[in-house]
Amino acid sequence: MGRIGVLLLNLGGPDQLEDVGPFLFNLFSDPEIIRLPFPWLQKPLAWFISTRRTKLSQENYRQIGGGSPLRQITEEQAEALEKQLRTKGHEAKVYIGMRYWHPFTEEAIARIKRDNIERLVILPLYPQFSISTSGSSFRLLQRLWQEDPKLEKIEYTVIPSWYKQPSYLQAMAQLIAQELDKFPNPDAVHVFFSAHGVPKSYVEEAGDPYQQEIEECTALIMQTLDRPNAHTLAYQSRVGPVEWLQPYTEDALKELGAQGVENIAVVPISFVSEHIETLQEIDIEYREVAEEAGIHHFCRVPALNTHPVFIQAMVDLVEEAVKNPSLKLSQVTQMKKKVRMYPQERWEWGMTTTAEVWNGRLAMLGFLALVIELITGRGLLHFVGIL
Ligand SMILES: C=CC1=C(C)c2cc3[nH]c(cc4nc(cc5[nH]c(cc1n2)c(C)c5CCC(=O)O)C(CCC(=O)O)=C4C)c(C)c3C=C
Ligand SMILES: [Fe+2]
Ligand SMILES: [Fe+2]
Repeated sequence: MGRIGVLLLNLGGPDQLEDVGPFLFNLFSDPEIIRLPFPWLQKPLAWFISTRRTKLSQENYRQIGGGSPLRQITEEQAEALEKQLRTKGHEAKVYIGMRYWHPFTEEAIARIKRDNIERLVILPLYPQFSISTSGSSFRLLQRLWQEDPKLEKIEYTVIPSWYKQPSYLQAMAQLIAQELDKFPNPDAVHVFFSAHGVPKSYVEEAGDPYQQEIEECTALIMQTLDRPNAHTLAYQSRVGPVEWLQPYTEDALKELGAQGVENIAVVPISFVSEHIETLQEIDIEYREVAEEAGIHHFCRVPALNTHPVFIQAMVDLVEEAVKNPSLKLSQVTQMKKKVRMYPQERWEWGMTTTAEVWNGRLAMLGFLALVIELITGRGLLHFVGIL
């Protein structure tokens, strides 16, 4: 197969509390995270929101030991994947490209160039595609490719999403089964899938296939699990005042409690590593909500991390990608059908995408927030819950 490079894409997380502010600034500077009609407003609003959110976010990171474990886990995954690929006879090198924190995607690309990698597989560590995650990383890569003609020499292929991969489904089912079997009556435990949310407008107006892929993935995992358990899918981690995908995890937990459900196993489904939203949000915040709702036995299925069957899934994905005709970054959005990844570019030649309702709302909110803060000394975003 020759020498291959694998670029693992991930979000990144602050290594220590001092990193939280600049990490949040990078995150909110991304037009795929906050979609604004005016590019010039992006940085001031990112600065404003990140400054105001830092304290709350730091408190959450403090509760999980003062930083995100994402870098370390991703490094372990990369090491395990490289080892496994080499065991199978491939001369492979695995790189990590984070979107908002170290090691940044730009650094990974610089190393890939230095190492004279000629064949590259681009593998996002998100099983399902969203404009806000894999889409954002692909967009960045596309820009890097446009800016540097030398990158044209690299024969690359992109894996847009891989939630149907059989070994991945097996690994998820194994982890769930292990957790269920800790209960005295495993079949009576409610399997609660908690996916990371996105604003509803991403799906309904920008055509993000995320919700559909999450729903399909949940059904496939339940099919692979092959047990009679009841299950629910809900969405967590809402940020800001707009409507996100529903039902919200918090509401779904309360409803199950009201129905008399006492045993649940929560499955984080949009992400393959432990991170703040599993360790803090699910393990601490949602556990409390569940207990108050009368769900007395609450357990959480661990994230895949370096589960050997998951590493095998990645090996299979890489081998298939190398064998198949290459998929280019520009083809991904076409494949995902009507995904409107780049609304800002459209706005440059006239505000035609009127459907981006919440962008307008957010832009107005940004302005309003600045004015209100100047007058009252308290931010509007504080009142609407973004901070
Ligand atoms: C598939 C997973 C994720 C989706 C979809 C996603 C969308 C999304 N996220 C925000 C806002 C924030 N995300 C933050 C951290 C964060 N988000 C994900 C995953 C997805 N985000 C991860 C893995 C992490 C990093 C976790 C870590 O361990 O550090 C944060 C910062 C944390 C906090 O302050 O709560 C924010 C803010 C939006 C707005 C969005 C969709 C538009
Ligand atoms: Fe997020
Ligand atoms: Fe989040």
